[in-house]
Amino acid sequence: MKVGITGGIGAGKSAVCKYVEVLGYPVYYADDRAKEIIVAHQTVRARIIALLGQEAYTSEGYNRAWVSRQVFSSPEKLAKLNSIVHPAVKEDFSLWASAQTAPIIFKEAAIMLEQSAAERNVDVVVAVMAPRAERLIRIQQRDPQRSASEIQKIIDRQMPEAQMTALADVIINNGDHDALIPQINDLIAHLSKSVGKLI
Ligand SMILES: CC(C)(COP(=O)(O)OP(=O)(O)OC[C@H]1O[C@@H](n2cnc3c(N)ncnc32)[C@H](O)[C@@H]1O)[C@@H](O)C(=O)NCCC(=O)NCCS
Ligand SMILES: Nc1ncnc2c1ncn2[C@@H]1O[C@H](COP(=O)(O)OP(=O)(O)OP(=O)(O)O)[C@@H](O)[C@H]1O
Repeated sequence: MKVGITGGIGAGKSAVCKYVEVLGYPVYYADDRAKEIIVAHQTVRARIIALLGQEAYTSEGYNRAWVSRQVFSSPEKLAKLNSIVHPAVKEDFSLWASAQTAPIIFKEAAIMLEQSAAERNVDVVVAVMAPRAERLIRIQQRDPQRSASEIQKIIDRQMPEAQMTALADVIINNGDHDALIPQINDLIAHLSKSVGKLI
């Protein structure tokens, strides 16, 4: 069974996935793999340069901070970047998934509910949610280089929480007072029942 973990910036996708890994389940980190693909995949690289210009890459590799400013201030450019990167990530995930033997595997990605079922290629989508104010504080602590207004801009470019709640199969609440680990344990118990075995 393939389980997608999604959510907005700072909601706690990685926190959930790190715990799932501790339990022994394989996790595919789409955002991280996307950044490797952006550097290594020649066609992807050429198309990003055609879209954004040479500044998208430096001698050190992907010029993420610069690309971030371009795409998070332009919904059109963000959509085009996604249309270049996501088909390559989809292919990469399919290859990775077909090599796994665990009964339940996970895929972490910021963009998932926006995609068609075929594009996302998972059986269940879990959305990790936390209040905006809490996410803002967590990201300011984790990424001190980002200003509050930059973080706000990213949040505004991501799917609204109400839409996420309506579209996801399962919600994990990672707010201040919610216990994350029992919710993940419950999720695994529930999924294990569906696939009929534990790892
Ligand atoms: C958009 C980029 C330049 C932003 O880089 P930056 O260093 O500022 O931020 P970081 O990567 O830490 O992401 C910040 C937040 O935005 C989310 N995010 C990442 N890519 C996207 C995207 N294409 N659309 C919306 N949100 C995104 C992340 O999950 C995180 O919540 C970078 O993430 C990127 O190149 N993304 C393209 C790859 C991609 O589409 N990943 C998403 C899932 S496959
Ligand atoms: N319940 C929690 N209480 C306190 N801090 C938390 C909690 N959950 C996550 N954090 C912290 O908040 C920050 C953001 O969490 P995390 O990186 O898991 O979010 P994310 O959804 O993966 O974010 P991004 O989309 O930016 O990758 C991290 O520094 C993490 O350690």
